Amino acid sequence: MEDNITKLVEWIREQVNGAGLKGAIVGVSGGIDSAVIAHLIKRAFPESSLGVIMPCKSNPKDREDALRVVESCNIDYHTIDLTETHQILFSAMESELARKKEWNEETARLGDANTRARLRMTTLYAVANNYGYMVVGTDNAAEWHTGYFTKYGDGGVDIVPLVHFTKGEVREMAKILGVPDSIVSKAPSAGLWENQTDEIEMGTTYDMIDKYLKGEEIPKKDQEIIERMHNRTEHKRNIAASPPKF
Ligand SMILES: Nc1ncnc2c1ncn2[C@@H]1O[C@H](COP(=O)(O)OP(=O)(O)OC[C@H]2O[C@@H]([n+]3cccc(C(=O)O)c3)[C@H](O)[C@@H]2O)[C@@H](O)[C@H]1O
Ligand SMILES: Nc1ncnc2c1ncn2[C@@H]1O[C@H](COP(=O)(O)OP(=O)(O)OP(=O)(O)O)[C@@H](O)[C@H]1O
Ligand SMILES: [Mg+2]
Repeated sequence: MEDNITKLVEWIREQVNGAGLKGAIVGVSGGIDSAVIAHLIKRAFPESSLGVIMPCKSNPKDREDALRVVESCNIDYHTIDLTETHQILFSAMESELARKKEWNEETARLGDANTRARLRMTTLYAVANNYGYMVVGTDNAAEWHTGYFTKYGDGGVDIVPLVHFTKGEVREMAKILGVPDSIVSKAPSAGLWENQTDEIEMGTTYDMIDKYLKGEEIPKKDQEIIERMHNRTEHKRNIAASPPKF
């Protein structure tokens, strides 16, 4: 894994330099994937890397975790609260659709959640533009394969360094990089609604997806969920550049 970390840091440096940009930026949620990317970009660009913490109706605990992450790698950071922006945008949309009796309460939660991810993307690109930095994505192999991300939200990035690494490998990498244990061991969550965890929403676990990706046998029910998610989300991939498989 040490070797993979070195290769990834080098790959990120090449991508940024090759694009004629000055450094790299990532949204830091307090979760493990963005923690690993924050550490990697800090290694690649010690003087020109940036984390952005963007609460959006988020649990305050996430912000504390995000601060732990930026401290653990000593990366520069900004905090930009998007709660009010989201409220204004979403309620304008809701009131117009409701006025025409076309507001769909059942799909609203996902629309609300995806809007948070897209506001974060918009913010990251605006900040990246200010510094001349590249926007680095955090998707791992399990999320990439299942399409478990918001198109043009957290999926709207310039490079996706972790797409060949399973969630288990990301955990291994995190420990080596010095990501705090509390971040490594907490349940993966998109933080898109209260008490959301990825595994409850997906109906399968990262361990199952990791096994599937490694070609190991898993229960038929889990296999069906993974294959259904994969097939439905083909349109979300092939957007961002990815590194070769090491
Ligand atoms: N076949 C097709 N060809 C081209 N485009 C197609 C399409 N099918 C849908 N679409 C388009 O894609 C849209 C649906 O995709 P999208 O907007 O992404 O939305 P969708 O896949 O429905 O939802 C995003 C999922 O990712 C999860 N997520 C999001 C963000 C972060 C994380 C995390 O782990 O942190 C997880 C979230 O909880 C949810 O389960 C449709 O509204 C439509 O516009
Ligand atoms: N509050 C936030 N502030 C900044 N960026 C965020 C925030 N919430 C989500 N993001 C961005 O969206 C990405 C996708 O979220 P996701 O939950 O998949 O990753 P994670 O939180 O880093 O790890 P985990 O999957 O273990 O929760 C994050 O990695 C991060 O870049
Ligand atoms: Mg998360």
